Amino acid sequence: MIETIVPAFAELSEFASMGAGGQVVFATDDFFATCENMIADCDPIFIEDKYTEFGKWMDGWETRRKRIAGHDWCILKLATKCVIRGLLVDTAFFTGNYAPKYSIQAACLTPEEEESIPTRISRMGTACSKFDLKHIERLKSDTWDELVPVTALRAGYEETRLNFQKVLSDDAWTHIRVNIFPDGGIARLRVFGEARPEPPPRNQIIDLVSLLNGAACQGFSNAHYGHPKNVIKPSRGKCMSDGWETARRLDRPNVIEANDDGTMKSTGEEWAIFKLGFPGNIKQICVDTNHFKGNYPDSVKIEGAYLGQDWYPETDANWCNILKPSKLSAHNEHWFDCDSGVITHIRVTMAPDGGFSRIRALGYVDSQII
Ligand SMILES: NC(=O)NC(NC(N)=O)C(=O)[O-]
Repeated sequence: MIETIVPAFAELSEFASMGAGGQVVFATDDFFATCENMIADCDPIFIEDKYTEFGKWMDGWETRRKRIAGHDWCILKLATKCVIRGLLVDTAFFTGNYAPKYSIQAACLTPEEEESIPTRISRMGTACSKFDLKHIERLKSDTWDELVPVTALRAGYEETRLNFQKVLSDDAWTHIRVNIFPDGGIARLRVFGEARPEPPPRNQIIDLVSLLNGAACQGFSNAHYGHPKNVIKPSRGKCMSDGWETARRLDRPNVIEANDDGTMKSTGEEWAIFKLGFPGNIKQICVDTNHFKGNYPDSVKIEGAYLGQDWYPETDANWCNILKPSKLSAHNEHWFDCDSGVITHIRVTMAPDGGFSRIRALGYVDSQII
């Protein structure tokens, strides 16, 4: 049996999926299945008897068997400018129709270059129109930098579907071009890396813990059902698995008792650490338990620290209180005022366990750096 080892870069933030803010700009062909499927947030599925007027319904991007010159390709806009550390090309369920080879090119487009690209509407069953191609050809995406050379893919069987690819470039990109040779299907494409957004204007309130502003999850105690890197995505949580959810703690007491302030007497807690996009002063925090109804945490506590570098388990951080343990409720947004002082990291601790879908940390970027 072939075993796929999940590389360390897959823990990093992800920038191609729709929930992160990724978009399909163009695709040469969408005949069997639209390119937008390739950046859907959920894992791909297969429905045995599902057919469309074009052929077998597939949960991915699938072009027709090519009978004209060339190869198929698409352009994706990434959620924000970022350094790409690695990719996952998931061919799940594409067995007799997977793209046999692929390559990736990348570019960092100026706002003017981006504006010249027409907006794409999802359209299964079409090949590119001449109008689209003329606009897109002006980008000269065929000459963009090569991030991944032409590389063989494995078929979408359970043991072979996950095709991971490390990327070595330290440059930051806004767009990628995905080439498939010559045609076929890909279920999902994930792009892992580190955001490199432009600093915001001075005195503008921004979400310092947003993925789009460069924040990242750098550690956690438990991510059994959902990874804490989900809670900094820009869109509202789509479902429970799109948030951070821990396992139930096994050391919870047999009978639950309450403290005087209404919080639960608890023997344990779970935590996650986030690096802010920029050093800054947080003025308001929102913890959103959207979709967490029978499993929201009893309370949340938030601390901050100025580290000036990434957090690692051996980092000796001086955590200061920003938000004292505060009760949460089911399926609800909870807003708290605070004044963190200038910090680079927050530690979010929920007691005793559970999950929530999003966190926002509104504040100002430290004026020293802009
Ligand atoms: N059975 C298939 O999947 N056939 C074709 N693909 C779809 N989606 O129908 C093909 O030729 O690649």
